[in-house]
Amino acid sequence: MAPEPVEPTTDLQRGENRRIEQLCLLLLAGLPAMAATNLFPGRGLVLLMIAAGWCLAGATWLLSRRGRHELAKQILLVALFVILSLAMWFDQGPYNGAMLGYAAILVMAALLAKPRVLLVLLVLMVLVQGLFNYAAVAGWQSFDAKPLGLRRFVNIAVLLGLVAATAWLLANDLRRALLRLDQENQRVRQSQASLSHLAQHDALTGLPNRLLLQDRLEQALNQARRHQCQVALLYLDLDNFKTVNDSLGHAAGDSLLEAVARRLGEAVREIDTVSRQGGDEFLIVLGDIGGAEDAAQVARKILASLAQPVQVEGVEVVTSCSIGIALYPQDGSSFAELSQHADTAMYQAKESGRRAFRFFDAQMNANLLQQLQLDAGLRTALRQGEFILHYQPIVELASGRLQGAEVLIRWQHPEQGLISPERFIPVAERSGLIVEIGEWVLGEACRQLGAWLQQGLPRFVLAINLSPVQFRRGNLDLLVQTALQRAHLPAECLELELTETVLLHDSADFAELLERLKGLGVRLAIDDFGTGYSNLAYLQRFRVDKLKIDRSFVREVQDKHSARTIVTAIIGMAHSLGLTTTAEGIEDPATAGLLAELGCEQGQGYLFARPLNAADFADYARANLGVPD
Ligand SMILES: Nc1nc2c(ncn2[C@@H]2O[C@@H]3COP(=O)(O)O[C@H]4[C@@H](O)[C@H](n5cnc6c(=O)[nH]c(N)nc65)O[C@@H]4COP(=O)(O)O[C@H]3[C@H]2O)c(=O)[nH]1
Repeated sequence: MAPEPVEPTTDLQRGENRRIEQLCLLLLAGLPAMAATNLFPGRGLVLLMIAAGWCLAGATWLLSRRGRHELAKQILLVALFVILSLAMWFDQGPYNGAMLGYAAILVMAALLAKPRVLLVLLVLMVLVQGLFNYAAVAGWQSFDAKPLGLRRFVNIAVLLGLVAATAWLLANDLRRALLRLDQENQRVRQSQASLSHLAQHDALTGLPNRLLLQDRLEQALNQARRHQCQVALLYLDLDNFKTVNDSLGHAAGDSLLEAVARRLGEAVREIDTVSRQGGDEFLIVLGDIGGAEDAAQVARKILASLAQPVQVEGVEVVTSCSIGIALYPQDGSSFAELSQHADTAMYQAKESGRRAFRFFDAQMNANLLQQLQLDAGLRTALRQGEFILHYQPIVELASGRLQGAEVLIRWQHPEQGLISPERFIPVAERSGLIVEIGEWVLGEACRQLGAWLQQGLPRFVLAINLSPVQFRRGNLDLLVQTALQRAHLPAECLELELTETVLLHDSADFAELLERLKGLGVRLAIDDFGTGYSNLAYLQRFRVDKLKIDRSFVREVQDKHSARTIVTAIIGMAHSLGLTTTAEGIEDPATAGLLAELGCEQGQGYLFARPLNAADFADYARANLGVPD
């Protein structure tokens, strides 16, 4: 069975196949013209060969139409060669005009057929010509050129026409293929250029990305090494990007980033590189600078430029950023070192209150390392039970009678001894571990109070410090409820101390959480009152029970008029809102007396007792409340 014709797959192949058919048609038209010039006696053989050629051209055309292109090509080329060779053998040999056809066959084979077909045809042609010469020398056949005349002219003209048409068609194909190739090349070059742009630039802002920046920084460093100058790497992070993104949406966030990118570009020189690292972080390379002051000047310029309001989706947004700066050579000599140090400095700028810039110094690294070690240590401490609770009595100022205790955590470190919460709570807040630590504090404090009640101590209130991070989890009410249930305690035994900043999270979720906590029956107190925003609106909005007057005011209440005015105002305000007050950090009887006079109900401080461990606190409570051992 004949194999299924194979469909052409490429434009080039399709073009070649069309040419084969066109060549067949040319032969079908040209050969009758040649036959016409041979219509006289004695030309029977020539006419026969022309007729054979014509039939073959027709058959080849049919084959090609049916999809057998390769076979058609080979038959056409070989048949033409055979016909022309026979024509020459019987008529004039190499003097026959058919010799021109050889050239045409070779051109066709070179352009249309496989290389081996071209080679075979060439070898055959040489052999045939050799044979003619041998035949002439050996006397087998004599080849004489016929006199010139009209017939010869027509034959030559037809042959030349065929050769020219073939060459023209094929050369045209070649030209078109070259043109297409050129266009294709241009397209490839363009897509390569846009691919490499994409690979090196940020899609949103069009700024160089980290990869390109790294390259530029390395170039700047090489130049600085040659010219003995400095390079600065600035790490910039927007301060309020998340707020804009969350409140105005991602499109607004994107517009803000684009506007920031434009302003950063305007704030630096042409030779500097501004890049976006992703999110709201940008890196800037300042090459060839004289020293730190040059970098500081650029940082100031950037801070001032970003302080100008930006129009985002029709809303005026004011943004700011924190910048960390690392310098070559003093802070590092590679991208990795400089970017890490600039990042560390940026965090220091953020810690210092944002909208600021900081230069890296080695101490920052030491602090960072210490914090990382502390963070790892805290996890171990939680696993191995190294935390303990101390309890500081809270007394009624008028009578000195114990009313409750503030629960204060300590870390009983196996090597470093007792570590203050002021050292590790901020680290735990940053890492999020405060959530687990806070849960442990709640459970342990309730367990301890339950144990004291069982030992015969009268019921009193435990005040527990809560971190803002714990509120963000949203399940605080469940944790409180579980801790109370496990220790069989009524909710009135617990007072939760929040900071003012917690209350500024004025979201619906937060308000619901506070309501659920109030619903349980626990009391809410505001710790360190007076140091934060002291906004009366939130005191009314959230049902708070108590204000704890910060010890910075208590310390100065006797000597400083301003402190006394503030304390008086806080107490007055609390009373008018139906809240009670506790003064923190009372260290002497005179202060305690004055605070009682001003109307403060409760006090806590070294005057009454330092924070005590569980056993010492139980002794203190028994003595204070007159409970026998
Ligand atoms: N100079 C002076 N200081 C006094 C006096 N009376 C009490 N203090 C100290 O004042 C701090 C009162 O705790 P705070 O303001 O809530 O401040 C606490 C609180 O914010 C935080 N903290 C302590 N325990 C926890 C906890 O379990 N969870 C959370 N989230 N934070 C805690 O650590 C802070 C520091 O705790 P402490 O080092 O125990 O420091 C305690 C206490 O030892 C006094 O008369 N004079």
